[in-house]
Amino acid sequence: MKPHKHPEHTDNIWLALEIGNSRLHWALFVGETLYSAWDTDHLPESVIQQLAECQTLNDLLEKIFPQGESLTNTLPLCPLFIASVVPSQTAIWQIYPNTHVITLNQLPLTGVYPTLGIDRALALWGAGKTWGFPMLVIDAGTALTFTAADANEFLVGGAILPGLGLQFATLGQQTGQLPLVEMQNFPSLPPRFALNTTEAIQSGVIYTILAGIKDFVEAWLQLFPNGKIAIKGGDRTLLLNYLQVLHPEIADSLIVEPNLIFWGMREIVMGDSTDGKQ
Ligand SMILES: Nc1ncnc2c1ncn2[C@@H]1O[C@H](COP(=O)(O)OP(=O)(O)OP(=O)(O)O)[C@@H](O)[C@H]1O
Ligand SMILES: CC(C)(CO)[C@@H](O)C(=O)NCCC(=O)O
Ligand SMILES: [K+]
Repeated sequence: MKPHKHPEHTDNIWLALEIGNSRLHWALFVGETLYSAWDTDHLPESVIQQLAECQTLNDLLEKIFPQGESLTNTLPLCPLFIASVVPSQTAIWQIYPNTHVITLNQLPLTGVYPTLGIDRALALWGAGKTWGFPMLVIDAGTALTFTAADANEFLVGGAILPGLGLQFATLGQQTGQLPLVEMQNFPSLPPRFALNTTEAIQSGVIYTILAGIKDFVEAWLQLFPNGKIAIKGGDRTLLLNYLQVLHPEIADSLIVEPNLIFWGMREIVMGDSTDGKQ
C-alpha cells in the first residue's frame, strides 16, 4: 500500500516509520494532521541502500513502492522520524539523508527503565496524551504487551508475552506433530474443550490470551478505578471480536486505536502544541 492521495501544502510534511518486529508501519503527516497511514513488509537492504540518493519525497516513495503510481507534484525531501524495536534495521535506515531516530530520552514519560521498548513508550504516551492518564495500553502485535502509566505520567510498568501469531508459530515449529495453525482461518471462537488438534491449539492459545487480558484489565482497574485502557496492534480486531463475545463489558470499555504510536510520535515531533486527536 502507498499513500493514494498527496497533500497540497508541502511545507511541514514529515514521514513517520515504526519498525516493528513483523513489518513496517508508516504515516505521512502534514504538521499535526495524519494524512495517510499504511503498513509494508520489511524492505530488503538493497532497497534501503538506495535511499541515500533521494532528492525528493517522490524519489523516496518510488523507491519504497516501485509499482505504485507516482505523485503528481514534487514534494521536498521531508524528515523521516523513526521509532524502531529492531536495532539492526534502525542502523540501515539512517542512510536516508533526513532521518531522526526517536529515543526513550525524548519522551517526557517518567520512571522508564533503559531497555523499555520505544514502541511501548510511544503508544502509551500517545494514548495518555490523547485520552488522558492513568492509561494502560495493550499492544496485540508480534509480542503482546501491557504498558501502563499513572495520573502523574509515571510508568507503572507492564508485561510481555508472545503474541497470537508467535504462539501458533512456536507450537508449529518446535514440536514433532503439531501443525502450523493460521489465524485468519477462524473468525469465530473455537470450542473450549476441543476434540481435534487444530481446535485444541486454537482453544489453548485464544482462551488463555483472553483470560490473561481480562486478568490484567481487572488488576489495572483495581489499582486505578478510573484508569483508561487502549488497544492497538495487528491482532486487535480479532481479539476484540472474541472479547465482545466472552467479556462484552471489557470490549466496550476499550479505546481501539491502531495509530497510537503515531500519536506518540506527533507529540514528540510537534512539541507540546498538539492537544487531542486530529
Ligand atoms: N497483513 C498482516 N501482515 C502481518 N501481520 C498481520 C497482518 N494482519 C494482521 N496481522 C497480525 O498482526 C500481528 C503483528 O502485529 P503488528 O503488525 O502490530 O506487529 P509488529 O510489526 O511487531 O508491530 P509492533 O512491533 O508495533 O507490535 C501478527 O500476529 C499477525 O497475526
Ligand atoms: C516487547 C516488544 C518486542 C514489543 O514490540 C518491544 O517493545 C521490545 O523489544 N521491548 C524491549 C523490552 C521491554 O520493553 O522491556
Ligand atoms: K528480539
